[in-house]
Amino acid sequence: MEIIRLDDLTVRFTQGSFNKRIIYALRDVSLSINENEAVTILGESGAGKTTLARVLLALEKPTSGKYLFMGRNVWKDRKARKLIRKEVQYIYQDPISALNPSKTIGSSLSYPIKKHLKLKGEALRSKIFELLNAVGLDESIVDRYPSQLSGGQLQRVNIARAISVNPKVLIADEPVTMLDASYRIGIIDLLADLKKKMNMTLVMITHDLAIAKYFDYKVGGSKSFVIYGGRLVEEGYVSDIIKSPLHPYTKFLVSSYIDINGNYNSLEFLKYKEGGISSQGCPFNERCPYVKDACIKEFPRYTSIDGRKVACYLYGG
Ligand SMILES: Nc1ncnc2c1ncn2[C@@H]1O[C@H](COP(=O)(O)OP(=O)(O)OP(=O)(O)O)[C@@H](O)[C@H]1O
Repeated sequence: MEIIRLDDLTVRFTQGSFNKRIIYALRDVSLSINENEAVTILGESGAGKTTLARVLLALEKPTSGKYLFMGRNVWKDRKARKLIRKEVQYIYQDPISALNPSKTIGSSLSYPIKKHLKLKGEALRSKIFELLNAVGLDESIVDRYPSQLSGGQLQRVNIARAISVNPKVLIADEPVTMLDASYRIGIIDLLADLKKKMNMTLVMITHDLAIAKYFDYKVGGSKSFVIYGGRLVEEGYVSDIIKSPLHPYTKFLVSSYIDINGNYNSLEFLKYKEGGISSQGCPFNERCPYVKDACIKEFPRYTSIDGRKVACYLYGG
């Protein structure tokens, strides 16, 4: 069953006070995510990934378009927004700044449990210990402060806090990017495990194809939404996207991926030009080796190919 649906959703910002510039952090994005599904949002810095997460958390009101959560129109229904406060939880990229440095771990974990589950006293204490066990942390950590923990331990605390209210959806925004390499696998394994145990929808946001690939393996298959310059350019299963990317941006992403043996597809990679995000037509048109006149004028329509979706004139548009 569908839990999240975006229909032609746009988030527009104005930057600068003298030379005003319009930025489309997201532009006409439509997507659907099912209950208990694992998905990845793939894109480089500035693609609109964090804005998308903020939209899903109902922290960012779209400029236009619709966000439906469990079938309810979020910006026409105050109760839906209240529901989201509990049912959609977020894990930040930076595990340190996500926690109050002056509060013990126990105290940081208490807040959402008291607020949403109304537990106190012994029930609250045992819930905190249950959570610490669930994320693989020792109970003794409860009286420590964030500065006394490693990055990996801190991210586990953040995960414990996010799952404390039994959310339906967990959004992990680059959850391992700021961690030492040795902690990364453990955190992804934990997220995949929790997803299975708690029947959650898990949205993994990443710029790193290697992380998307490992996550996909751990959850046993996941759909990916590739975004560039605020546009959804391709949608499909991660395994298909890596095997045969369709959109030129996805091809670029896959060809830039260096595996553990130092291999990458340098011939494909070299075709791509330097350039920014184009505000007219396809946002990738400045860098695309396959660019045509149409790509500069108008963003193409989506084409379906073998159950996948792509927006590119190479496939019709
Ligand atoms: N509040 C804001 N005001 C103005 N522009 C914004 C605002 N938030 C985001 N943007 C712009 O929208 C675009 C998308 O930003 P977003 O943070 O969503 O990208 P991202 O993919 O998460 O990148 P990163 O990983 O670097 O955070 C960027 O050009 C950014 O500068």
